[in-house]
Amino acid sequence: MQKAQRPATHRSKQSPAGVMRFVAPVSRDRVIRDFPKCYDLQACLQMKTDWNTQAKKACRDRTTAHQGWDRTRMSKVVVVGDLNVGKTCLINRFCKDAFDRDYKATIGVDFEVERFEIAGLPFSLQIWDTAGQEKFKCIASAYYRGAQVIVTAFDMSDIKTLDHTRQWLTEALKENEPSSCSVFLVGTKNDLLSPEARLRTEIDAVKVALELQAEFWSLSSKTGENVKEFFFRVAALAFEDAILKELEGANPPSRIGEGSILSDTVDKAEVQGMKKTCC
Ligand SMILES: Nc1nc2c(ncn2[C@@H]2O[C@H](COP(=O)(O)OP(=O)(O)OP(=O)(O)O)[C@@H](O)[C@H]2O)c(=O)[nH]1
Ligand SMILES: [Mg+2]
Repeated sequence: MQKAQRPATHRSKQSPAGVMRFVAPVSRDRVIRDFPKCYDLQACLQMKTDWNTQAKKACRDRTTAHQGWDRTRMSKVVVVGDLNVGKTCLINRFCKDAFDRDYKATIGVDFEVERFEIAGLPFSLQIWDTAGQEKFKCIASAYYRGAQVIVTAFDMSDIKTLDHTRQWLTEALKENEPSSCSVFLVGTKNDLLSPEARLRTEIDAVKVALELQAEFWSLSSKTGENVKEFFFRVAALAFEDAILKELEGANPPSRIGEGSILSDTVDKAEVQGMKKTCC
């Protein structure tokens, strides 16, 4: 399916030599101004309703642009969970506004880069889709490292997949510094449940989320319910975290074209090569 054309905000910047260079446009429906709300106050990572004041001030302060604040920051999101829970569909609904009824197992890993403008600054999420099938775990787990966000997904119509989220999270955290990761517990396919069954499952999920210290979301990639809201929340929390870490001077987050997170093209090729070797 072809990606729908989105209206875009164009920006241009003056280089030191005075030559205008154009920054690729961010789609208007990826602009986040207000701090996005959580899904359920009983299981959320941040209760506050507005940006952190320090981060807000830093974003507003245009003079900081001279210190590299105009560069795009990027956070890595890793999506894990049992096979068939709907990880690929979730990412495709958000990034491509598409939904496929047929199941096509992810082989190893894949990723998408989604660009945002948050509080006036550019920001990107590198969203890694991993395979739930056991035989591809060796490939997928090699890509868990360096995640700022871990999304553990389960199928709301298959309750055993909720139990398995503990194990998925443990494995993803083994490759990361637990204190530097934000964790989300996402219940997919809520369209398949009656209102009563949905409520029961959400109550169970909130308990697990509290245990995992995760923020809980209930959504459907088929209807699109809460998908955009969820990713906006992920982007906003990751962005704020990146800004605050930068202000503290600790672990400056990766920027596009620099450091550990490589460019889209390079990583796609690397992923393809890795898949061939392992399979
Ligand atoms: N009704 C409904 N079906 C969904 C939803 N999301 C995914 N599915 C279906 O569930 C099946 C599995 O979806 P995938 O996204 O491929 O699952 P996955 O978690 O990526 O699976 P692996 O790649 O094997 O780990 C497909 O047939 C989808 O159409 C949803 O929100 N509602
Ligand atoms: Mg998949």
